[in-house]
Amino acid sequence: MSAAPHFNKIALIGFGLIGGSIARAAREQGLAGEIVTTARSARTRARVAELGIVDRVVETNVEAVKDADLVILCIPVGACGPVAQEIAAHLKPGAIVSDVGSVKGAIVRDMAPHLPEGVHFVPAHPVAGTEHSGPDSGFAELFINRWCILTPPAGVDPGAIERLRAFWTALGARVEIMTPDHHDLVLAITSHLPHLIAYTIVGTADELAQVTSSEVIKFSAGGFRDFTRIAASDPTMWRDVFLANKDAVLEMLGTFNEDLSKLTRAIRRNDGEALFEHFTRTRAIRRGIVEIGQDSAAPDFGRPHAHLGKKA
Ligand SMILES: NC(=O)C1=CN([C@@H]2O[C@H](COP(=O)(O)OP(=O)(O)OC[C@H]3O[C@@H](n4cnc5c(N)ncnc54)[C@H](O)[C@@H]3O)[C@@H](O)[C@H]2O)C=CC1
Ligand SMILES: O=C(O)C(=O)Cc1ccc(O)cc1
Repeated sequence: MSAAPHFNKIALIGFGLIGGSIARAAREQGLAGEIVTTARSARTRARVAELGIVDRVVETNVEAVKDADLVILCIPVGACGPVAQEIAAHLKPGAIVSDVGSVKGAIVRDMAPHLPEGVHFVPAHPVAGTEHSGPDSGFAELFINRWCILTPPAGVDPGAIERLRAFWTALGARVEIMTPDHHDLVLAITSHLPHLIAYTIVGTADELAQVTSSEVIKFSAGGFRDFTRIAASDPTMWRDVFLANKDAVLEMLGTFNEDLSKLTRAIRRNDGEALFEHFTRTRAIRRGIVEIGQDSAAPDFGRPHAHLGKKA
């Protein structure tokens, strides 16, 4: 494993769940001489300054990236293209420019054309998070034992990729490299579709509750309760994810709808055998995930997010 890297200046564009977690972890691990972040509103800047995690919080993205060796965009996917355009002329030659967006193809298409020769563009996606957002939601342990996927475009300096890999490794993550398109297909089924299903089912239950004046929320135990957590995720972030990963999500939705139809038919036909077989197969999949230690969103750190580490 490569040694922990050191950057003279890290610039974080956006200080929400992910930016705030990177700042906390990078500071704890001593990965930066200086960490500078942006926050758009005066209120958030005041709160970030009060938290005391970063060295400076500034108003403009241009000011933040000046002389930075590592620039990470920690903002909604749809904002990355315009911000890349805004900062392009102010980036230090040799700087590594990265992001944390949940979609990668659109990020590469939106950001790459703006970035000048001489900066190293290495997109990244830490596959770790919660339903919370904003400057208070981050925590240093978020990335421990979670994957971080890098999707460097062809021709990017291998040294820059290795430096970013070492950065994420130092934050506790396991790093894997893949193409943006492969990333988007895999994440469409493992992350994006589950969020869409949660948004759907919570909305459906709410409508039903209103129409029937029934106690859906009161009796929301077990499965439904888990869906409400996911469906509480940030609306701006998820709007951008579905618009940016439209093709892969629609492809996975097509397959999902076919499989849902098969289960619907099995119920209608009282086909207990088909239902039992299907549930047995999915139970084995879950048990396989648990065995290889991929079951929890984060270990139990005894903090407000501890529920994420709960074992089944
Ligand atoms: N929330 C999660 O669980 C995860 C999120 N991601 C990705 O991380 C990125 C950030 O998400 P979070 O930290 O959760 O969001 P957040 O809502 O907690 O923070 C986003 C920050 O970006 C700022 N921002 C929004 N538009 C901006 C713009 N045009 N210019 C400058 N700043 C802007 C907001 O003011 C806020 O401070 C997203 O791209 C998301 O897809 C990746 C992994 C997990
Ligand atoms: O809160 C949860 O369960 C998540 O799934 C968090 C999450 C959201 C978006 C990502 O791109 C990665 C992880």
